Amino acid sequence: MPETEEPDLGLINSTVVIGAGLLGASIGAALTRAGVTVHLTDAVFSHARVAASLGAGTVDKPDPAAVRLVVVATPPRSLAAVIGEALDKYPNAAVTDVGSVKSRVLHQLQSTGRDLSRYLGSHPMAGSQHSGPMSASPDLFVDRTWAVTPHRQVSEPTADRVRLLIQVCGARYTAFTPEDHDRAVAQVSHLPQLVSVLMADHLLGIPSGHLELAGQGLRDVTRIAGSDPDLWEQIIAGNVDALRPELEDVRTRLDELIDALDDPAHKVRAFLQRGVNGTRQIPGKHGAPAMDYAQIVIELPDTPGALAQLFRDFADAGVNVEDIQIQHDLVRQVGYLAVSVEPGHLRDVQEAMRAAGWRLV
Ligand SMILES: NC(=O)c1ccc[n+]([C@@H]2O[C@H](COP(=O)([O-])OP(=O)(O)OC[C@H]3O[C@@H](n4cnc5c(N)ncnc54)[C@H](O)[C@@H]3O)[C@@H](O)[C@H]2O)c1
Ligand SMILES: O=C(O)C(=O)C[C@]1(C(=O)O)C=C[C@@H](O)C=C1
Repeated sequence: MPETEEPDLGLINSTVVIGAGLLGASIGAALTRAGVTVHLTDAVFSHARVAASLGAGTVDKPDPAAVRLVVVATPPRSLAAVIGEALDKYPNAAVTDVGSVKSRVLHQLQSTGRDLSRYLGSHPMAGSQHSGPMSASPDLFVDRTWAVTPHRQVSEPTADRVRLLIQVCGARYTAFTPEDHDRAVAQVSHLPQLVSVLMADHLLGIPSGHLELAGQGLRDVTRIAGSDPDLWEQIIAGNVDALRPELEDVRTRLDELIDALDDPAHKVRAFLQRGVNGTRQIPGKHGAPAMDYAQIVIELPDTPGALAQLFRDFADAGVNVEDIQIQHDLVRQVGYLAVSVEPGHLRDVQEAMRAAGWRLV
């Protein structure tokens, strides 16, 4: 289905979401906003009720025969059983899951001997270090990649409904084999998670006074280490084989880096440049090649409405804000807003903001 065509929401109306946590409630909220009727269920009923109160759907039970799509968003260990039950309970529905690892679940389902033509696994590459419906957002998936992992039995109507789900959530569709998917997420998701954990764990051994000097760099590197250990233990357990060589590679490079300290000008420098090159490999918005944005830093007075005024001034200048970061200066009671813009617009933005009375740092 071309992306520009008006989606036929009837294909996925109604949808059942099983597991109304961060992912399930976010999907429910995105579908509800688009006009799809979403029925939320959860092993902990209060999670479904909270998700419903936040606009992610209803806790009313659907007519099982009328359900067109089921999205399973429960923790990894439960996925195969819950998907299997959903295939049995909703005979006319396509069933997908959003689990972070794909091969193991597929093999578990195949070993039950079920007809899997109505099952297609998927994985939105969007989330957060926070769990549960309270952190959900209908915009969680906008412009993010969402992979499907087809297998031999998937029927076309099933694939169409899952593609429509991804489109309605505003995500970018892509397809991988389950095995390739698992190798890829070991590299781009599971390894970064464990490296972040290693860094955060290291903080437990340093004097607490030193942490007063923690700035944004440390927070950037450790954000995802704050994620739910119960969830991540299950993700890692499902992808050990793909993850082990990645961690071994990091161990080798760590040894090389320690040796490089003998020659900062050449060897450390080479490492640092490889880091820059690595960040350039990460695709930018909409999967396009990454762009190095230019940044301006603006002093923001600690007064009501200052941020809103600043954004109005950006809009008046016709500038697209690509990213923002805020730092607070607790001593001077001001904030510093680092705004990323396309490099070609830098000079114009600087002039427009100065003309509007802002102090550039
Ligand atoms: N958190 C992320 O960043 C992220 C991103 C992409 C995919 N995922 C995947 O999405 C799934 C859900 O993750 P989450 O972050 O939303 O977790 P979460 O803890 O926020 O939500 C999981 C929900 O499932 C419910 N649940 C548990 N077992 C159940 C069962 N047997 N039946 C019905 N409900 C059950 C829990 O009560 C909870 O409300 C996981 O499989 C995870 O791998 C997570
Ligand atoms: O943004 C985050 O907090 C995430 O880590 C989300 C993230 C990832 O990008 O690696 C984590 C695990 C999921 O399976 C998918 C997405």
